[in-house]
Amino acid sequence: MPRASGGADAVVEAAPPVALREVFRRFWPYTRGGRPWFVVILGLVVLGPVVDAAEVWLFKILIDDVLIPRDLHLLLPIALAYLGLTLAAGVLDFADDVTSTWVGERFLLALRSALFRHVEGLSLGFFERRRLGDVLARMTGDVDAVETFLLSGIVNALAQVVRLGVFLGVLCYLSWHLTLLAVVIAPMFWCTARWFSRRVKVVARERRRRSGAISAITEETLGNIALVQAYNRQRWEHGRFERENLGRFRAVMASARLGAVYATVVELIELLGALLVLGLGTWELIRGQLTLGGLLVFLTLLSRLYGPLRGLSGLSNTFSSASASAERIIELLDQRPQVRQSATPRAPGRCRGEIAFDDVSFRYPGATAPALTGVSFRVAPGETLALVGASGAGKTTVAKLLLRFYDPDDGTVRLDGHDLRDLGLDALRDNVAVLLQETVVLHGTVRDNIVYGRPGVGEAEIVAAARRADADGFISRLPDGYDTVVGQRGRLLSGGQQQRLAIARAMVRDAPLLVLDEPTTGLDAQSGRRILQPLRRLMDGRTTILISHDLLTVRDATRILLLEHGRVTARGTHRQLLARSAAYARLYRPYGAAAGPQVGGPSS
Ligand SMILES: Nc1ncnc2c1ncn2[C@@H]1O[C@H](COP(=O)(O)OP(=O)(O)OP(=O)(O)O)[C@@H](O)[C@H]1O
Repeated sequence: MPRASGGADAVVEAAPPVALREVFRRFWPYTRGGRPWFVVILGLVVLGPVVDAAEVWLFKILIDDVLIPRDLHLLLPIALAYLGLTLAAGVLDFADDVTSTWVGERFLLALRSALFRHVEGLSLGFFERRRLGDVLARMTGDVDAVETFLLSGIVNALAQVVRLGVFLGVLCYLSWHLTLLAVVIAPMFWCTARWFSRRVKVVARERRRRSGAISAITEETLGNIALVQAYNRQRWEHGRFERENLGRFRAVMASARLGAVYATVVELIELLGALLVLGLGTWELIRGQLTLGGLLVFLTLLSRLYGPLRGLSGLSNTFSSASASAERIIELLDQRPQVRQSATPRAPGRCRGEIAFDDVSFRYPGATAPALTGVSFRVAPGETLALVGASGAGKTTVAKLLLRFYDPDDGTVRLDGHDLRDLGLDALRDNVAVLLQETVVLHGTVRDNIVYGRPGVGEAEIVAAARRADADGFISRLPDGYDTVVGQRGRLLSGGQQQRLAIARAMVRDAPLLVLDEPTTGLDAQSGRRILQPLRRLMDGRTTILISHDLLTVRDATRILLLEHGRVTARGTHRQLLARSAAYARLYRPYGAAAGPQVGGPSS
């Protein structure tokens, strides 16, 4: 049998176990929309077995009053009654199917939406540590599996209990001591089910964990397919995939074996019960205490009684297997954003754009060394502050703190004098436009990509922004202009075109604060120069934090801050720094102290 949880080298860790009662408590609120329908389902659940029992009773009448006395006058009414009951059963089945599906799907609708909203609101730190593929698997496969809890779970349990009650009642009416004999085997059902459900849970957990790992590896490999193919890592990636795939296969097989053995054991127990009843029933028939029709009906009802009995015991297997998925979802739901909104967040509207870092220190969760130590600076509205320094010096971390992807461990980040922790996250981010190191172009049309900056913006503004971003030219040459679909991550555009599209998006956002993280990285010198003009237009009148290695952009800054190992070691204008800071001069010396406008800087 597969092991329950992945070791330290597992692609995806197993979620912590959760008690069954806790699982119900956590998921019950998502049934809110469908709860009134539980009454309807309950009604259908009661009527179903009544119709069933009536059908079996008709069978008794057929044997005792038609077949044995060879009297045909009751045949027609019995046939009509059969027809009516079959129709009634059909209608009940239909109503039951539709209502149950509706309630189940409503539950899934609510849970999936809530989970999406929750995960979307988690801090960047969560996504930097988690494997995206596994999160996807939880939001799709695991959510589906957990529905079993509430529908196949509660409704099924109810249906089985009602069935059991109805059939037991009829059986007792026919012969109470035969019934007593028939149910002595019930505890055997429970014990078997308990034994199996524990094992089912172990394999179900393993199966879900492996499914998460398969999604994770697929997402990572296909998302980086150019790298994988360029470095000929297909075989290695396939090996990794195959290990998880095989792990899942073994878990599924273990689960199938358990299921098959369980079914056989249950059948044996049923047979034991039926044989006991048959023995005693035949004796009662001989003594004239039971009619032949009565005995046959008793045996038929008995086989139907064992159905719910088996169903009820088997439910623990269903629950165990679904709870493996539930645990993975609960683990996601229990993640709290590291960045918390204040209880009474301020929403100051459009800010002037004054930024202040006061003695800010920060260490990434789990990291050994701090990323920033005692960083202080001020940027007045409309100014541009350039952050320079070697790779890993902490420049991007400054931008992440400003966007409040993380909160500082010490010190304060302020916007217009407000501590960022007092502002609503929406209010803060509404004031910022970002251009990231890795340009993000979404799958969709050119227009969709620009409008993403400010939903609802008019056509004239879109075109104006594209013009100012120098993007209008290439957009109009695209086959469908603004309606051209640019492919996932903008793969159908060149790096420079993607960057100009991103500038247009930042233009329509029209935010007073701008964060530019290496806007010219990845572009050749010519493409880099081409976006300088649009960048300057974008920066005009906005407070800008510019992270760059590119001297061309850095020289535009009002002030430059040199970061080394998370500390500010020098500050001033380009000329002042060249004169004052050996480290700054070293950064740009290879390109000449008086670097001309054609010069690009060192790359990270
Ligand atoms: N999510 C993270 N978790 C842990 N450590 C991190 C994380 N992100 C960055 N770091 C570490 O923090 C330090 C500062 O990183 P940062 O990204 O701010 O550097 P940078 O100056 O922007 O570098 P580059 O110029 O290469 O982009 C580095 O030592 C880096 O390894």
